[in-house]
Amino acid sequence: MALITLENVTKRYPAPTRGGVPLVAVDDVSLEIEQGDVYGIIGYSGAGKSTLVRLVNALEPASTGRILIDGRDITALPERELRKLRLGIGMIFQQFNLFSSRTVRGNIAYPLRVARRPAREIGSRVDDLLSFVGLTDKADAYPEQLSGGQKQRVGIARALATGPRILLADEATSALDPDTTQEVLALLRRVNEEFGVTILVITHEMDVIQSLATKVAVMDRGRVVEHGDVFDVFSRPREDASERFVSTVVRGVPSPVELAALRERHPGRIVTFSFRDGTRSQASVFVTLAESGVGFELVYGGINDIRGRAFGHLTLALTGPDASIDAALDRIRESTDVTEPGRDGGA
Ligand SMILES: Nc1ncnc2c1ncn2[C@@H]1O[C@H](COP(=O)(O)OP(=O)(O)OP(=O)(O)O)[C@@H](O)[C@H]1O
Repeated sequence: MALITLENVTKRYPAPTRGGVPLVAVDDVSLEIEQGDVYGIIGYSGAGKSTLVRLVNALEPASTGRILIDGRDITALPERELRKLRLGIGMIFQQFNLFSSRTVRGNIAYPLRVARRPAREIGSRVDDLLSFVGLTDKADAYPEQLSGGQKQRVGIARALATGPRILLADEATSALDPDTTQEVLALLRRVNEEFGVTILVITHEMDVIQSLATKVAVMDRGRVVEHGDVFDVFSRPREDASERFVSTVVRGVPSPVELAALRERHPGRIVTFSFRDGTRSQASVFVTLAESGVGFELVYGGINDIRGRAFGHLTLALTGPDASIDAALDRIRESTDVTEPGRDGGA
């Protein structure tokens, strides 16, 4: 059984003007998030990601559909039960949302005080969390004395204080520079691996998904247009919205404009070879070309790695007699995707 299940969940907001149409922020979304997943939800601003998180956290009710946590329908729970449920769900935010008047220790202790845990337990729990996030020496500092990355580490420690099974991260690294982003992502990976916490990562940054998530759902105008294993979505996006995101981190197939520029600079035929693990290796493509007497030069593309699984597109300029190139491409096509724009009906 999935830890979090969304069944045909829709969230409508009243029309902004009288007589207008209601705004559908989340539109008939169905998803299953398994225990231990790091599940990314990606989409441009306004796609409905934050609304989805508020529904999972039961901060707002869904208009229709069901949300099950551990098989229990949370859309039907009374407020008192919802408060209990939220103790099992931690949350971190883009702007950290720390209490500026409390020290680091005070911020981390806050949810434990609200949950009325004994003082001694609070003290040792906070010490453990400070050590886990590497901020023991900052225990008595105030948020304004911390860097952005340190603030988010306090946010993570605070979110973990009550021992939640689920952590919701809403644009948690969007306010951080690239190095600090990587530090925070590494910490989130440890939260998942060492504590087994299931993490839902909301972001508009594809590289966050690439380095942290195992599964991803792509949202566009309230709908989930594609979801699945990160490797599958990255290496073979099926929808336009997914493709646009993937192209922000993966240098794939040249656009028509790039292709025209490549043709100007390079003699010969421009051909793209697409690799995915399990398909023929790059080396054998190069060997086949060389054996066929075809000259080649790498002019565009690259190979990407997602947790040890490689995929990518290499565009080569091939020179030599057409018959030799055709014979080589026929052999390569038996095991590798080959596209030759202009000859394959492409651009
Ligand atoms: N409380 C609300 N009342 C009315 N409309 C809302 C409310 N919250 C969100 N919306 C609308 O719902 C749509 C989805 O917003 P949401 O914030 O979930 O998107 P998002 O993908 O998280 O975008 P961002 O990354 O900019 O936060 C938007 O059109 C937004 O204006």
